[in-house]
Amino acid sequence: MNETHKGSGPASLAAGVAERDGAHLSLAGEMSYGDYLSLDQLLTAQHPVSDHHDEPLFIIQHQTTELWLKLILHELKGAREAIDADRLGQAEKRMSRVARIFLQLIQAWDVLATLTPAEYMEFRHLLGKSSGFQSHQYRAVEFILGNKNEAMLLPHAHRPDLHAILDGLLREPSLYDAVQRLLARRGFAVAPAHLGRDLTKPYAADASVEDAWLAVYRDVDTHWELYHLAEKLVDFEQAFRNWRFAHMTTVARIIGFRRGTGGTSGVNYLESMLKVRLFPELWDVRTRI
Ligand code: HEM
Ligand SMILES: N[C@@H](CC(=O)c1ccccc1NC=O)C(=O)O
Repeated sequence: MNETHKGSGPASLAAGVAERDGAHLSLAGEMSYGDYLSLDQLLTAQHPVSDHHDEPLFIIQHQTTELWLKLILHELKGAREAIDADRLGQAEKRMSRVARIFLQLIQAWDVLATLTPAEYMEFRHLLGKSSGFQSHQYRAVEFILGNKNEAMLLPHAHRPDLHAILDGLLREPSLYDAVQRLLARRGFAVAPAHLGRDLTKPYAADASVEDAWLAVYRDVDTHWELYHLAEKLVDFEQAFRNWRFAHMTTVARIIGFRRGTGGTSGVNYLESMLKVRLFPELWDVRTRI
């Protein structure tokens, strides 16, 4: 037994049990937990600009959200790919995962809400012009969902690598465009002009798409797969919108109605973003079902 495991107490007892149970205790030359997860990089990537006790909370809250946004992007691209390939079950599974991630991120705002205005104001001035407004992953999520806005590329002009990624997504069909192409493949009369519209512009609701959804909802037995997919999209949009709402209320609680460090009006800007509807026809059609 290793020297450190000798003695009494809970630590030595646990080590003894693990050893008897066959735990690998010597990992020289092997891939360990920390190696696999690149923990050296991950756990040394927190660089507070103050020595305020609460700044690590602020940093880790953002970093964990960015990690989840990375997975969200991966899943949304996977869902779009699955729709293009008519693998709707797989697309729905991926959309469900993304909706669950957002439900978890909504809970996470409660952790940040333990940061009081008095605490935040002690280091807010050190954040300069930096703001979540410049989150390229958040913008990528919006673009892949169809909420395109070319102006949102401007904050990334000084980073050609990120600019190119966002510019690519701006020009590509969104996940909802993929759904409309699917509707057309399944025989619904989606207007050709709508299918051929300028993909770089914000999505605008179209009557032919709403009519297609109406046909799906009026005969769910015939269109079971599309009906199921539509409900997954609505689940997802509701979770995403609730995340944005929780951001807005958390921000109001912490900074009141100050301007944002990103230069916007702050809470008023975030409130106006709540009006964004990603899949508008799926909401409008509900009045007619
Ligand atoms: C004390 C905590 C927070 C405050 C006071 C705050 C405040 C704000 C404000 C005022 C804006 C508007 C843009 C601006 O002018 O700055 C904004 C945008 C944004 N924030 Fe936060 N935020 C906080 C935490 C977070 C966290 C934890 C995230 C997660 C990554 C986040 C992500 C974003 C995103 C993505 C936007 C852009 C939203 C859009 O353009 O629709 N924020 N935030
Ligand atoms: N926009 C925030 C600052 C902020 O929250 C922030 C600053 C740096 C990095 C991420 C941030 N989070 C979200 O905007 C503010 O106006 O206080």
